[in-house]
Amino acid sequence: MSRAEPLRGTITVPGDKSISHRAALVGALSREGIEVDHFSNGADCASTLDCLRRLGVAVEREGDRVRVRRNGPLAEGGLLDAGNSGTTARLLCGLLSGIPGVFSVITGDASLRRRPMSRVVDPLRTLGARIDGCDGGTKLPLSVRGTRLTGGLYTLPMASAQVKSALLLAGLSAQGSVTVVEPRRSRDHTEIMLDYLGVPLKREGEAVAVFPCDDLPGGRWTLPGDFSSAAFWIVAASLLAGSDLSIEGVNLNPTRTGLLAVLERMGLDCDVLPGNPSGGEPTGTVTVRSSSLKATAVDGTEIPLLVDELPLLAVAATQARGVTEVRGAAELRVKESDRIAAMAEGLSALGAAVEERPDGWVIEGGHPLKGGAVSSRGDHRVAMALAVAGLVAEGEVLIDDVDCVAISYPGFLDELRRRTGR
Ligand SMILES: O=C(O)C1=C[C@@H](OP(=O)(O)O)[C@@H](O)[C@H](O)C1
Ligand SMILES: C=C(OP(=O)(O)O)C(=O)O
Repeated sequence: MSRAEPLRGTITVPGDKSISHRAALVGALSREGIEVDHFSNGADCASTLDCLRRLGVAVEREGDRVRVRRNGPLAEGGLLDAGNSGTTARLLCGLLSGIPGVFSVITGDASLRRRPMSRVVDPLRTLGARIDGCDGGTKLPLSVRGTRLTGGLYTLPMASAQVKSALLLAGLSAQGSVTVVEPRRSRDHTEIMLDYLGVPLKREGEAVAVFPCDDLPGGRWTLPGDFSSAAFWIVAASLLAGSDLSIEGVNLNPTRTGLLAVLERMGLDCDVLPGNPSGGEPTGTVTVRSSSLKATAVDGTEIPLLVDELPLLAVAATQARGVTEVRGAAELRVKESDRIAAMAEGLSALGAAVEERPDGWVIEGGHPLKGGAVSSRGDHRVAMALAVAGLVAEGEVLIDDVDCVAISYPGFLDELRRRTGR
C-alpha cells in the first residue's frame, strides 16, 4: 500500500467541544441568552442541545451558529438522553439539581450508562440535591428532583472539570456561595466563561467560588477550535516525513495543551503563534513539522492537562526512540471505553511493544507498525488515534465502528484521507 502523503498547508478544526457544552448550558440560565459561532459539530454537543430543548429552553442552530436562551421557567424535562456524552450528563445533573420544581431523568447510551456518576451525585447531595439512580445513584439513569440547594465547600478527590463544573452550575441557583477546591487544576472553561460574561466568581489557587445569580448575563462570541481535535493533526504531522502543517484558530488554554508540552519534551518541531483571545480563551496557530521524537515519562501531575490526548500520545510513543512511561492515568479506564486497554490491544495488534499497567502504559518505541484489524471499542478518541497509527503502518489498518468519530469530529476521517491519501 502507498505511504501516506506529508501533511502541508493550513487547517482549521471544529469548535471546542467542552466550551460548546458550557456555552449552551450557561445560555439556558440566561434570559438574554448566548449566541456563539463555531459551535462544535460533534454529536455530543448536539445531545446537550437536545436535552435543553426538552427542558423548554429556546435553542436555534444555523450551521455552526447556535443561540440558546432561557424562555421562562424550565419545563419538566422528562427523559433527557445525554447519548455518549459524559460532560452532558454530569453538567446537566449539576444544573438541574438546583432548579426547584423541575423533575428529570438523565440517561445515556450503553457506554455512558457504565460510567461512574457518584463523583457528581455525592458532592451535589452534600448541597442538598435530591438525586436517585441505578446502583444507589452511582450510574445512569439518574432522576433529579430540582430543589433549592444550600451553599458549601467541596474538596474534589480528583482533578475533574466535569465535577467542578457540575458544582459551579449548581451553585448559580443555590442559597449561598459554592466553593470547589481541586487537587490540581483541570480545564477551567466554566470559570473563564462565567468571568467573561460578568458573572461574579472568585478564584484563588485551585479554589473557585460562585455566588447565586438567578439570571445570567448573555453574550455573543466565536468559539475557538478544539485543541483535542487539533491534537490528531499535531501528532500525524510530527510522524509523517516532509510535513509542515499549521492549525489555525485553535484554543491554547494551558489547561488543555499539556500534549504540546509533552511532545516538545520529546523533540517536537513546532511553533505557536498567539492570536486574539475569544470569549476569554487564548487562541492561536500551531505549526508542526515532521520530527524525530524521543521517549519521555508522564505522571499524574500532568495528566489532567492532556487526559483526552493520552491515546494519541501512546501512538506517538510507539514511534519515539526509547521507552515512554505514562503513569497516574487510571481515569482513562472510565472514559467512553477503557482507553488503557483499548490502546494496548490496538497498538499491540499493529506490532507495537506496549505493556499495559493499571494506570497507564510502558511503550518501547521504534518497532515498525504493520497493518491489521483493530477495535475502536466504539470510542471516538481511540478510533482517531488508531487512524493516526495507521498512517505510519506498513499495511492497511482496519478499524471497526469508526462512525463513533462523529462524537467529537465528524469530518476527521474524510479530511485525513483527502490530505494523506490513506
Ligand atoms: O469538562 C469537560 O468538558 C471534560 C472533562 C474531562 O473529563 P473529567 O472531568 O472526567 O476529567 C474530559 O475527559 C472530557 O472529555 C471533557
Ligand atoms: C471523555 C470525553 O468526553 P465525555 O466525558 O464528555 O464523554 C472525551 O471527549 O474524550
